[in-house]
Amino acid sequence: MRETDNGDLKLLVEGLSYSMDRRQIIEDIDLRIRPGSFVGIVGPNGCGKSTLLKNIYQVLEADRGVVYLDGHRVDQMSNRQRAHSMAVMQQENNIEFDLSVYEMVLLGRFSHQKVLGGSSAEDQRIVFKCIDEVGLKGYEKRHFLSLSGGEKQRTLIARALAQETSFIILDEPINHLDIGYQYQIMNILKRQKLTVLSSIHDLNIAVTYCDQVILMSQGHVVASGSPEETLLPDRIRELFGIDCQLVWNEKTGCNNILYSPEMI
Ligand SMILES: Nc1ncnc2c1ncn2[C@@H]1O[C@H](COP(=O)(O)OP(=O)(O)OP(=O)(O)O)[C@@H](O)[C@H]1O
Repeated sequence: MRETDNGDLKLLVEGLSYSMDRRQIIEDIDLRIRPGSFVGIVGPNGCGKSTLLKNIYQVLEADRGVVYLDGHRVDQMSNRQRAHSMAVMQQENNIEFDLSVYEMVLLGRFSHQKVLGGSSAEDQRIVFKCIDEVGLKGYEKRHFLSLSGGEKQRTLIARALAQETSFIILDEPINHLDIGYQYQIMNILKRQKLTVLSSIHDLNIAVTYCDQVILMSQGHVVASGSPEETLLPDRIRELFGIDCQLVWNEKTGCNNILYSPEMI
């Protein structure tokens, strides 16, 4: 039974607010995300992107507001139901136990395994496929803690993909990756035909991959729409304090943002 009438939306966020130490971090956030869309959350450092995502995947408990996924309240799902419906790739800088790359990615299969059944041949096939997909074939036995920042990040992306959900949340998925892998990982995510909600710092990545951009400033959504509607030079100057122009890139069929910082 649906719990909201907006069954045609993948994700619906209504009136989400969160404060910490009496400081309002995000306030009255509404989001409407269609199935299969690639959505980027963009905004200056500290504007609340991670906090919003954490409230959506329920690692933080909102003061007010409701999050619906496929019409169902996310806060009323069991951990297993949630793991079946959304994969989350967050920044993990404090992992203390040292698993291999294979074991890390296998964790993504947890919600598919029987309670005492262990991993199946199908789980193993999917784990190898996802490791291959992020360019880490041959790294299966390497210890996670011995990997470079970019290799760790790709392992975490493989783990999220191995969950095989139709919705994936990524918190700065490419901040450690070199330029080649940044675009490669974005291509991989785009190919999956999932609904993707990701914080993104690189505006050119947002322009190239996003169907919808959510612009945030000081804990509020200030614009939401296509990259052409949202990532305009005036707004970029207002939010990030940098001049820029849009230059058409014939090869990708979208604009590139060309920055003109004040040179000292
Ligand atoms: N545990 C915490 N204690 C106190 N303040 C916090 C905590 N976590 C986040 N904040 C504050 O909340 C605000 C929003 O942080 P958040 O990490 O959501 O921003 P962000 O947009 O993801 O930033 P960035 O682009 O720098 O990653 C910031 O001012 C931050 O300092």
